[in-house]
Amino acid sequence: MSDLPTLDEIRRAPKVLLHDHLDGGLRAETIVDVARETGYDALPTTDPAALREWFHEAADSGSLERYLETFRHTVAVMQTREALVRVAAECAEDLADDGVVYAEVRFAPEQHTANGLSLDQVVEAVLEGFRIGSRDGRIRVGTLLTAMRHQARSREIAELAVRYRDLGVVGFDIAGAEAGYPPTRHLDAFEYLQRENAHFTIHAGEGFGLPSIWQAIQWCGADRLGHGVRIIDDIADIDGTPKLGRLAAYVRDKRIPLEMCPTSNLQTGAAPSIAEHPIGLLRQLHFRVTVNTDNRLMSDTTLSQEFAKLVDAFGYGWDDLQWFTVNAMKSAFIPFDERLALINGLIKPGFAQLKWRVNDR
Ligand SMILES: O=c1[nH]cnc2c1ncn2[C@H]1C[C@H](O)[C@@H](CO)O1
Ligand SMILES: [Zn+2]
Repeated sequence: MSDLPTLDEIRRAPKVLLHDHLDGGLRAETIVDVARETGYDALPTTDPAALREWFHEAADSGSLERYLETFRHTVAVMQTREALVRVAAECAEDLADDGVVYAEVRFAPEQHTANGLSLDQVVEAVLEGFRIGSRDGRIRVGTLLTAMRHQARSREIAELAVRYRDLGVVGFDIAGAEAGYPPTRHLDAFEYLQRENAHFTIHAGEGFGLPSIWQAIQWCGADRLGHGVRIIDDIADIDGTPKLGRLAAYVRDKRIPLEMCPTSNLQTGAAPSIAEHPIGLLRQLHFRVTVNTDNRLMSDTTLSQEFAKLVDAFGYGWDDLQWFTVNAMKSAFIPFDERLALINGLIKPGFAQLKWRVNDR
């Protein structure tokens, strides 16, 4: 009998999620409802099950650029205060149902002003939704504000993040197509955030390689890397022994968190399969790896399912899953004492109980 964690058991573990897009995790039923209510008539289908399948297939394109095209529809139904509150509340509920106890969820406010909402109104609606969805106390949600890297509004969005820092916004990010849009394009925003003692992560090393990671860390000062999978390009195999280049060594030495999203990486072509995903080697080499969902709708996944796939591919046990989880909690953007309280008060006891129960079965 195998004693590896099962999907059902993993669901009951207190998990931490640092990289999840609000506009990549809508319920298909909600998309259909809101499209009907707001007169959006460009959905590929209005049958929720078929729509769920459509997103998964369309995102399974092998290219980040084509993967991102699917967001046209989710963003289109997130243009009113009611829709934003609903989507954010359901996001918090869905994550809590999956056993996530702390999540940082991101979205790009600039994409939600097409019907006349101001950036502040957009942020307030999402914060209200997270408050509603987490009021039963099962989950705590921190919000990250994303600026789109092909646009030129990053400074404005960074200022928005600082303005709402005491009201639920815990950090900043840039996302969107990576090739052709280096992080240094937004240096002004990152320097502003550093002067404000604010936290930020940067999507880097997903659709483009080492130069993007290098810029994100050494020019922009990123606290964490979104994906960062291509750091593997700076690790050579010398007769079966991994040899780290200077950038990879820096990332590991400085304990820079990698927000890895295995299924998403298969869909965009950033990794060939779960078994060959760099997370296996990076975990062995003790990089500060975390496991994430990226876009639950597009990847048809949950955090528990991401863990279950890794258990299946790498034979991870409870200690590994706890290690990923504690890594994530240590790397969160909320204050240190609050992170520690969650690790000692919730995560460690939760995993201990599961290990104990499983040993007893
Ligand atoms: O994995 C990703 N890489 C780059 N950009 C992404 C990824 N997933 C989602 N996005 C984009 C599309 C969304 O509209 C935006 C804000 O959440 O972020
Ligand atoms: Zn992402």
